[in-house]
Amino acid sequence: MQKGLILRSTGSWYDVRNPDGHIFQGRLKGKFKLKGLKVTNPIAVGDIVLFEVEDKTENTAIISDIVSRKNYIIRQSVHKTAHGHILAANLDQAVLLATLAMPRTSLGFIDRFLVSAESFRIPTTIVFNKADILNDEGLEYQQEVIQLYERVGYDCLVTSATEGEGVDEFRELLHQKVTLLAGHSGVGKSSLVNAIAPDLNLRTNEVSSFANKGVHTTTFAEMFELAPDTYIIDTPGIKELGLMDTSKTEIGHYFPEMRDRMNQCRFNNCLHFNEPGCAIKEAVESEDIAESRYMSYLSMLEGGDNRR
Ligand SMILES: Nc1nc2c(ncn2[C@@H]2O[C@H](COP(=O)(O)OP(=O)(O)OP(=O)(O)O)[C@@H](O)[C@H]2O)c(=O)[nH]1
Ligand SMILES: [Zn+2]
Repeated sequence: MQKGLILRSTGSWYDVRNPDGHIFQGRLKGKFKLKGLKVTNPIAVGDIVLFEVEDKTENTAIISDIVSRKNYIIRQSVHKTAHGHILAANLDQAVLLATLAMPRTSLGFIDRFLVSAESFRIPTTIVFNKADILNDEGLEYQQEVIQLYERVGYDCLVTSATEGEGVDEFRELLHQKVTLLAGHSGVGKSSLVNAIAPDLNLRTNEVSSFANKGVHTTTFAEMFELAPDTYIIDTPGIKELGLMDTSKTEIGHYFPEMRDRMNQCRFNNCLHFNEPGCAIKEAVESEDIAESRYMSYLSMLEGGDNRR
C-alpha cells in the first residue's frame, strides 16, 4: 500500500503520484466507500489516497481509500437537490487573478469569489495583472480597488506578466503551497504561471474553449507541480463555484467586514436589508463598509442564487 496525490481525474481514471514522483493511472477499488458526502465524484484533484500498484509495466493502480481532507471546494449542481461536484481538495490558498482592463473583472465577480472562498475557509489573495496597460486614471482606480480589499483584510498584489512586474512576489506567494488559481479567461493565468515556471508550458486552451462555450459537461480540475511542493490547481468553470451549505442569514458571515459588526445589529436574525437598528447599514452610510461590497451582498441575498 502506498500514499499518493491525485493530480488529475477524468471521472473514471485518476493520475496518482507517489512520493517518489512516479505517476500511476489509478482506478477505484470496487467497493470504494464514499464517506457521507453527497457528491458525484468520490475523489478529486488534491486528494491524498492509498493505493496498490496493479500492473508495473502498465503503470496501473487500484485506489482503495482516501485520507481525510483538510478542506475542499465544491461546485453545486444547477439543481440544488442534486449532488455537487468536488473540484479540488486540500488547498492552502486561492489566488484570484483579476484585471481592471482587457478584460475588466467586475467587483461583483471578485466579491462572489471571495464569499465562496470564505465559505470553504480558503484564504485568498487578489492579484491584479496587466498593470502595464493601465493609464494614470486606471492606475488610480486600481489603487482604490486595492485599498478597498486590503481594508477588508485581503492581500493584494499587482503584476504584469509581460513586463515582469510583481513576478517574484507571485512566485513567493505560491512557494511550497497548493494554490487554486482562478480568474476569467484572458486575465493572464497561463502567462503569469509561464513567467515563473517556463518549463511547465501550461495548457489552458482546452479548458477555456470549454468555458467559452458554456458547455455543461463535467469538467475536471488539474494540478500542476511548478516546483518541489509547489502546486497550482487550474479549475474550469470557476464561475460556478458554490458555497458551503448556506442560508440567507449566513451570507453576511462571509463578508469579513460584516461579520465583525453584525452582533451590533438590533435583531440577531438581521439580514441587513431594511431592518431597523442595523449596524451594517449604518456602516455603509458612514462608508466604513464599501458600497460596492454591500451591493454585492444584496445581490447575493436577493438572488438566492449562490452559484453566480
Ligand atoms: N499587456 C499585458 N498582456 C498580458 C499580460 N498577461 C497576459 N497578457 C496577454 O493576455 C492574453 C491572455 O493571456 P493568458 O495567459 O492566455 O490568459 P489566461 O488567463 O490563461 O486565459 P485562458 O487560457 O483563456 O484561461 C494573452 O494575449 C497574453 O499575452 C500582462 O501582464 N500585460
Ligand atoms: Zn443588520
